[in-house]
Amino acid sequence: MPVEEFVAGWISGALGLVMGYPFDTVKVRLQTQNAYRGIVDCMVKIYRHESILGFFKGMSFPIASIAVVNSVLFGVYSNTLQVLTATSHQDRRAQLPSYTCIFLAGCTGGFVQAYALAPFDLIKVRLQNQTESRVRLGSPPPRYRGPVHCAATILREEGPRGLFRGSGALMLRDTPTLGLYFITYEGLCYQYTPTGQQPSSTTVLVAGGFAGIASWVTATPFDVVKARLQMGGVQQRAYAGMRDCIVTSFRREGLAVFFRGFTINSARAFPVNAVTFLSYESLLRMWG
Ligand SMILES: CN(C)C(=N)NCCC[C@H](N)C(=O)O
Repeated sequence: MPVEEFVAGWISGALGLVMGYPFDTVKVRLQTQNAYRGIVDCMVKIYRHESILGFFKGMSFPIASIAVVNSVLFGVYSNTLQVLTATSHQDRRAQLPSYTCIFLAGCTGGFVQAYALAPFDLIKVRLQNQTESRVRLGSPPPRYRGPVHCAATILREEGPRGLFRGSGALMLRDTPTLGLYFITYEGLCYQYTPTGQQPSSTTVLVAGGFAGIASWVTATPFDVVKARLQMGGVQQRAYAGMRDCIVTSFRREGLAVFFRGFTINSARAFPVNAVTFLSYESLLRMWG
């Protein structure tokens, strides 16, 4: 089993995460709170009320957990493809495996990753949604004092299953969209690389960026449902389940609710995934 692909997945994921985190915070707020009129209003309010630190709330935990999450995604994807096609990462550059195999391997990576990601993502979303200012004296203390306190509080108040709130929606978000993610990436690299050569850095950047956009554009509806289920019972009413969340959100806010955060999700997706794939490919090349 090629271990380098797990390590490269971890490092590249961490670089992408730091880069896209402020956009991710704005997206989560837009999807779960009705206090903002749009992206700019949300950014201005976060900055005014919570300072620049407000954009980075809850980031330490995802940085630590990205080691597990991204290495699972890239490792499972690559190893599944190896099983399906009996080729290594290098062989696959010379001859692109079928799109069906790439899609299946991407879906498998997405499915496994969703369950590794679920508790970390829940804690991230809960911390990102805390609007209390850390810098202003006298402002009310936040419900969660940090990631460990957040995890312990959820365990105590909601039980171990509480840590997996929204994991069904997360799985539905990530399974097909990660199939699409890898098809877009591999397809564009293959298309714009002369036969027998490695894709150039520009090709990797552009293919990674478009893979991010394609996957996040399609992931947004379940991303909204997931975030709302994760916040259920904390800032808004608790939903009875995924169906209840979809029906209630639709009745109250119309179809547009499932596209909340769409613009910022897509804008964030390009640079984050361009950097993720460029560092992933560069590390694998460096390790030969
Ligand atoms: C649509 N989905 C769920 C994805 N494309 N997931 C892969 C994650 C890539 C990167 N860390 C990011 O946050 O964009």
